[in-house]
Amino acid sequence: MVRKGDSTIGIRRDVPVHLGDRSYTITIGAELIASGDAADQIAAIAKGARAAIVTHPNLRALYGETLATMLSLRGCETIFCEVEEGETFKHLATVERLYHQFVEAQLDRRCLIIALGGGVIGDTAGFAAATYLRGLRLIQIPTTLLAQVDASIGGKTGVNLPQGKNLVGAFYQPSLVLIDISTLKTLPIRELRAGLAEVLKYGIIYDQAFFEETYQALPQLLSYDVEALTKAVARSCEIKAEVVAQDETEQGLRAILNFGHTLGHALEAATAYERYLHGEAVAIGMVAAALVGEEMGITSHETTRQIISALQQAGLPTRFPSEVPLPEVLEIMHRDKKVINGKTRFILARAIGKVEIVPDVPDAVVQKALERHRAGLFSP
Ligand SMILES: NC(=O)c1ccc[n+]([C@@H]2O[C@H](COP(=O)([O-])OP(=O)(O)OC[C@H]3O[C@@H](n4cnc5c(N)ncnc54)[C@H](O)[C@@H]3O)[C@@H](O)[C@H]2O)c1
Ligand SMILES: O=C(O)C(=O)C[C@@H](O)[C@H](O)[C@H](O)COP(=O)(O)O
Ligand SMILES: [Zn+2]
Repeated sequence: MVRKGDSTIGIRRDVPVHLGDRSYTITIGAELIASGDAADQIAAIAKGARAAIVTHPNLRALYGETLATMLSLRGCETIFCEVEEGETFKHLATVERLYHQFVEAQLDRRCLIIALGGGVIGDTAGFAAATYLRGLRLIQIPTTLLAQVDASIGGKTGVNLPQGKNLVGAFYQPSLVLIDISTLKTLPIRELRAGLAEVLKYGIIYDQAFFEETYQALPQLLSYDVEALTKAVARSCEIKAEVVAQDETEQGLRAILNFGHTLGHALEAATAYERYLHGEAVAIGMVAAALVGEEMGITSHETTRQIISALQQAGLPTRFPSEVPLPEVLEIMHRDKKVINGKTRFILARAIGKVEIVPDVPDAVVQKALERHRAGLFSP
């Protein structure tokens, strides 16, 4: 649904996520926080209860204080729970620190948790919300492109272990997702590019026309054009909402959202979550998936070429890092959540816009594709 506000508020888009009694709305628009629109929606569900805003100091100063003031004006009192930023802090110690802050603030079961930040904060605060007192209501206010198009939607919450990404977690749907496109104006360009990896992923797995549109719009997207960003975020949210509504807990279809993640997650873990941003690792992983698809006779060389070309135009890495040992990566891939009976299911591209879940890709095929990837034998 498109709602037109006044000139300062601009176009608002509401995307529903249909999940029975766990349904919720994703609201997308510019200046949602500063206009008070986000606070209106939160206050309407808080009904006088307090809210804990989980964020880190920079985002607190940039957006959190305004949000807290707007909420206070609407009768919703807030406390801040600060966490450190970055993937290396997406672990159980951070969740435990949050629990202690929740106890200290005497949060009760009516209180809300507001995750204000990127996917790391969304996943970590989301997991804390899912588990503290066996579940407090959660509101996602994502402030990176990646979290706006992906991490804030669909209810996957959790943290990493040294052995692998997101190995501890819960499916726990938010009550609201509020996407303020204006927060992207302060996002560093490397983070914006990382978000584009997941945007391009949606085109590859689900919507060829969206892939083409995104490719054409890359110059505007990389210039932080609000209209282009709003369009890309809205279509990404629609696709994720459609997939999640059909398969909330990843019994089948939802695994397509994991395109590029089998290698991507392994690379993140193999480099101690320090070298790559999630979106960068997924970009390299999508090339790996295309090469595995080629070995399986599912993906054409032309499809691989299109994927690599779009990722490179977005300024994303596509090469397998030569210094990361292949055996280690293969071992971590065997711990992927898509492994069943020792077999890694792969998401492979039949064409741009159409992927398949392939349950029985032999290890030797994966190894061959990754050796080719590592040797750089895949130039478009
Ligand atoms: N739950 C899911 O479905 C899902 C989906 C995709 C990714 N993820 C997870 O999301 C995480 C990656 O999230 P991310 O890419 O948002 O990274 P992130 O959360 O680490 O944020 C990136 C950086 O940008 C900063 N930042 C955030 N918003 C900002 C803003 N508006 N202005 C300036 N700086 C800002 C953060 O402080 C951080 O340093 C990974 O852990 C990944 O596994 C989860
Ligand atoms: O929402 C999903 O489902 C996804 O797979 C989206 C991914 O982009 C995301 O990185 C997710 O966190 C991966 O989940 P995991 O179950 O593979 O850890
Ligand atoms: Zn991802």
